[in-house]
Parts: sequence; C-alpha cells; structure tokens
Amino acid sequence: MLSVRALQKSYRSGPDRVSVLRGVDLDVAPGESVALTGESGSGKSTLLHLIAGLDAADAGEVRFGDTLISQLSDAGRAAFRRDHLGLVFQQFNLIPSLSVADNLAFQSRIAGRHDAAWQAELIERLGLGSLLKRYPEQLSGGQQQRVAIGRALAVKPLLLLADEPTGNLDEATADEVMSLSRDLVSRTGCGFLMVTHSARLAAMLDRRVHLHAGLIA
Ligand SMILES: Nc1ncnc2c1ncn2[C@@H]1O[C@H](COP(=O)(O)OP(=O)(O)OP(=O)(O)O)[C@@H](O)[C@H]1O
Repeated sequence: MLSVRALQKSYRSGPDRVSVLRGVDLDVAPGESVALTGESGSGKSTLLHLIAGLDAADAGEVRFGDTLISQLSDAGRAAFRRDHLGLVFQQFNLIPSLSVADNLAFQSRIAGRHDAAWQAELIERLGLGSLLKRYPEQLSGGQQQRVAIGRALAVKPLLLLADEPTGNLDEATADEVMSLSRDLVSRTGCGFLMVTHSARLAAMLDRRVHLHAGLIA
C-alpha cells in the first residue's frame, strides 16, 4: 500500500547542503505495523514528513497504491493527506478553540467521511466519553494523546503515521495507548508507521526498520 523508492532529501546548511535521506526504500502493507528507529538526527521525522506530503523530496517516489504523492502539487498532497492519512505527531496539534468532540470529528467531516458509529466506538475504546465537552487545554498529556489518536483514526486512514506518539507518557500509559492503537489499526486494516526511540515499543509492532546514514537497513 505505501511504497517508498529511492527517496532523497537534503537541507541547506550555510553554504553546504547536508544529505539526510540518500535513497530510502520502504514498504508498509495494509494492516501492517512498522516501527521506524534510528539515532537522533538520522532523518526519521524528515521521512515521515515526506510520506505525509508535508514536504517535497529532492528525488525518488512516495506512492500509495496508484497515487504518486511525490508528484502531486502542494494542494494535491494536502487533499490526499486530509482524506487518507492519520497523523499523530509529538505536538498533538489539537485545535484549541474546539471541544474534544469537535476535534475528533474535524478531519473526517472535512474529508466527507464522518461515520458517527465509528466515532462512538473510538470514543468508547479510547475512554473519552467523559471528556467530550472539554477543550484541549483542560486535558492531561495522555488524554490529549488519546484524542489525537482518535482524530487520526476517525477518518479510517490508509496509513496512520505517528512520530514518537508516546514520548510524553509514563510507561504504563504508553503501553496502553500502543496496544489500543495496534488493535484499532488491525480492525481497520490500515497501515501503521511509528517513529520511536524505544526498543520496547518497537518490539510491540510487527516489524522494525532502522534508518542509518540516510538509508533503511
Ligand atoms: N528544515 C530543516 N532545515 C535544515 N535542516 C533540517 C531541517 N529539518 C531537519 N534538518 C536536519 O536534518 C537532520 C534529520 O532531522 P530529523 O528531524 O529528520 O531527524 P530525526 O531522526 O527525526 O531526529 P530526532 O530523533 O532527534 O527527532 C538533522 O540533522 C536536522 O538538523
């Protein structure tokens, strides 16, 4: 479903260009969960941003089925992201002026794919029922994270992309959120690609890939 081929990205650093990704190949199948590890600065977030279409690659391909993301315009990538991808990044990016209920439904409504029964199930599984009228600033970090995961899954994405999603949580909460995410991912059959520094969390997923020196080992 996700197919990344020969992906390259460099950044300008003063007069030089620093090559971060030097030809990355990666596949994620429907229903498969993959941990992306690598030392700090190895380019994990860069790769996630390119897959999400938040930035453009210098060369190479990002493909979802027949859709070649890497050749879409900025607007085309934004529309694809809105309709088909679920993102959970380190800053949960909840909308401060919207209640939990409206944050959960926001993306799926814009995508025209709001499913009230599915949203109700997510609310129950994520334990958000008593929080629906609150605003993001009234939630703990773990609660905000559960809302971010619910919002990402509400759209029934092709792929759930998560960047250190449990970074701010204690071990027990992180484990609970992880097993819940895995469960929901296997229920919907979407792919799951998660950046983590934790070998323990990586071991909870189907497969682990390691980014080193600009390549996936
Ligand atoms: N917009 C940018 N402009 C210039 N350099 C950048 C930019 N974004 C990232 N970099 C550089 O690219 C390299 C890879 O960064 P990236 O954030 O992808 O790594 P990472 O593996 O996610 O790191 P960490 O685990 O510390 O979050 C780093 O050297 C970083 O400084």
